[in-house]
Amino acid sequence: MRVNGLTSQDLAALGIHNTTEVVYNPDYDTLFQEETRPGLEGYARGILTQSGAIAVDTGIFTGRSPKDKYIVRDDTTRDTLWWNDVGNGKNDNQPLSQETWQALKDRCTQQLSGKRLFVIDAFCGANPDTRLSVRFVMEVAWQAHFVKNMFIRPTGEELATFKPDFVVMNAAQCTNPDWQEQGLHSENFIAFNLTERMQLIGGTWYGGEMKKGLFAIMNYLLPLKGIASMHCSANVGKAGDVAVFFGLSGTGKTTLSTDPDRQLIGDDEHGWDDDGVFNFEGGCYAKTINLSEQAEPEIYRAIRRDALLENVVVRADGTVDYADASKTENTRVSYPIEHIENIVQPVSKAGHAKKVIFLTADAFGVLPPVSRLTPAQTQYHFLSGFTAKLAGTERGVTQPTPTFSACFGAAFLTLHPTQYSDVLVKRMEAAGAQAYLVNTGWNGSGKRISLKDTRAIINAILAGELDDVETETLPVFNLQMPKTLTQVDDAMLDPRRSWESADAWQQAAQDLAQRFITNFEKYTDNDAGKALVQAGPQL
Ligand SMILES: Nc1ncnc2c1ncn2[C@@H]1O[C@H](COP(=O)(O)OP(=O)(O)O)[C@@H](O)[C@H]1O
Ligand SMILES: C=C(OP(=O)(O)O)C(=O)O
Ligand SMILES: [Mn+2]
Repeated sequence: MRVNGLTSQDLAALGIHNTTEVVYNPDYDTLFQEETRPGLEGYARGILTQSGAIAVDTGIFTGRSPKDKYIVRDDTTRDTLWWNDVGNGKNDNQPLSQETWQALKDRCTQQLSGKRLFVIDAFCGANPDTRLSVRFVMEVAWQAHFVKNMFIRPTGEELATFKPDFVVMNAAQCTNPDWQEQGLHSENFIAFNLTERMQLIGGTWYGGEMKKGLFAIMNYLLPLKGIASMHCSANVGKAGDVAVFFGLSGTGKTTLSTDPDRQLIGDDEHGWDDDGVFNFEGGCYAKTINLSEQAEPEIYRAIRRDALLENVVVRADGTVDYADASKTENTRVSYPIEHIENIVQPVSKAGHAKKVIFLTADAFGVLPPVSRLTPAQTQYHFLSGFTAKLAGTERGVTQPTPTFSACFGAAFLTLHPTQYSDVLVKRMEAAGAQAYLVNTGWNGSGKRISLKDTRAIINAILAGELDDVETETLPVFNLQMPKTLTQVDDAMLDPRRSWESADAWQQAAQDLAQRFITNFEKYTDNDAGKALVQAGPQL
């Protein structure tokens, strides 16, 4: 029997039986009806807001839960994956046994059996030769909406021949009572199996686990083929000049890449192959805390019908109070990329990147708003990935927390960090790309650097101003800071001037330098790593 383009054998093959109905690849209007259907309760319910966008609450999980993430350790992954219990780098890749995997899978298929289900088939990756065809199976309409927004929507023709090579079973409504005997962290789970090519989700409703989950899979598959896989946003100027913006959550990838003067390629996850930079996704996932039309007009206006708001506070008249962080600091909206006016069409890809920008949100106020990196500093800072985890994006993080997140996305790396830097360096060298370090965090007076100033700095980088300007060397870190830039106040370019005294900066700088040095020790067990030490801060 064929149910709306999907056979019940397709689901039975996954272990999901007695499906009462399949809503297969619903269009946006159907999703709208489904998520606002009378009778929906709790976190399944969507409410219509004045802009036409639907707002949902994602439950106790309003951010990712890295401690509940596991990957099956088997012949496929044993020798290739970056495990958290092998070697000397801490990470989030906790091994899972085949036996526990099977138990979790049984739990998910049991949860999903006998139900009315939503199935979304979509692509991860803009290039047909390297993309993943992903099938998402779930019970909750807005979760189907989320993945439809975030992944690449196939054409009718592509759907007709769609063969999934990865399956996500989202059983968010069930938890795992056996977690203690199984040696797991909690009753919630996000589990991956690279042999079966499957992700299982239980307990957390947060859609970001599907988005960032597939990113982790791309991070495994692409570098092994010599393709860079990057936690970055990307855009392209009128002259075809491509820029990529690396950064951990909340550092400004989405905000800064959404630029009316440049075509957006994507806001979060990209590959870089022989042809250039390409998006993995078909949508954007913007933070909405304190969002204003004046400061971020493109994002503000993207919030309309078909966009999906998460954990925002909706007033009685249907307007949204973006300043209200009472549910979480990590309020979000997902929208299809077409909601941004200036994008690369029809495929989210462009040429090789010439400018590589590392966004760091320095909570200490030590790093300059912008500096130009040497090739060795580029590698050093990419591997270090110093930034702050901002409130809300991970469970338990409630204030800016300094962290070293390798490749500015350690939580999503499935291979050792040097595998990403090796590929990036090769791609950058071949393209003649230059890297810059931009602090979108705080200065020495405890104030966050303004979005206006950061935008002016980014404009200066993209205009090539940083490449000819006279620079000054910041001691301890040996970073080359521009002395002047058009559109920004010269005084703000030197972080020491924002502190009450040069001594106070010096002390904070030495403390941060020591953290860099200690963190980098894990890379110094070989000559290549040892050689990079001199590119880092010196005490
Ligand atoms: N100087 C700044 N640079 C970039 N973003 C800033 C700055 N100051 C405040 N912000 C705010 O920080 C947030 C950055 O979030 P976002 O661009 O979504 O990050 P990411 O995409 O890297 O997760 C936005 O809410 C933005 O308004
Ligand atoms: C969705 C996330 O990413 P970002 O904030 O980088 O867009 C996340 O970290 O869960
Ligand atoms: Mn983002």
